[in-house]
Amino acid sequence: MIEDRMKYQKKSSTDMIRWELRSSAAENREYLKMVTHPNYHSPSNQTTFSETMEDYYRRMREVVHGLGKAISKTLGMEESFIEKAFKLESGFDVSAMNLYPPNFKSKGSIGVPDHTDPGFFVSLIQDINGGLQILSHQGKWIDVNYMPSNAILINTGDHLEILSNGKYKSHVHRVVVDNNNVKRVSVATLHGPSLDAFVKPMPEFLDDALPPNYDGATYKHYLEANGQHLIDVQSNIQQFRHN
Ligand SMILES: O=C(O)CCC(=O)C(=O)O
Ligand SMILES: [Fe+2]
Repeated sequence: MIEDRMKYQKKSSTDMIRWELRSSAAENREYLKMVTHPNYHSPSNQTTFSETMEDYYRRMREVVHGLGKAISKTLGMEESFIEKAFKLESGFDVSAMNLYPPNFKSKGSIGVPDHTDPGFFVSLIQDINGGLQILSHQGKWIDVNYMPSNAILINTGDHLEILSNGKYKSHVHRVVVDNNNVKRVSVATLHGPSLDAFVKPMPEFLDDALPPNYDGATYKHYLEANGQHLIDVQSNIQQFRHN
């Protein structure tokens, strides 16, 4: 029932659960965002949902630690490099459950406009293929339209870009609803550093020819720049990037 969801509509800056309905030419989706780590928050009236999803988010924490090790190695660093830099043990995770209307019910062709996401990485699952697009190095939109049904898509976030001084890039992506005849559901979880972790380009990625390309900030400060709330988990990378 929509009334059950509407009670989580925008209220205060301390909200750990947030529901919104966006229906305009610029954005067509309904979403529920909730903080899932270090403390798990879920709608109190949905028992089955909570158990299944809590299990999913718990298992995803194993992926967070595993990718922390693996990506540290790809950067030529020791295994615990990212774990320590982001204080992953108390990493701030926010999950967005998105519901996109079929094209004939939307107000335009855009589900979510182009953006990057803050944090270490985003994990994404979906019920049907169709809609997610990633911007390539050449500036072309690539359809993510061949994901097996049990796959999890990993998209790198702003803070891996900042930490590695741009070696890793935070990928620009968007959702289009053009070709969808049926609604689409996705769960995008933004796995972030700890709110008090101060993230800056690490000295290992700097030299005389390569000065820091980003200003450092705590994750909390980064998320709240431009007056946003933590639960909105909006990218503010333009404000922290030097060029
Ligand atoms: O639904 C999708 O495929 C992506 C959603 C997304 O980019 C987001 O919630 O940040
Ligand atoms: Fe996103």
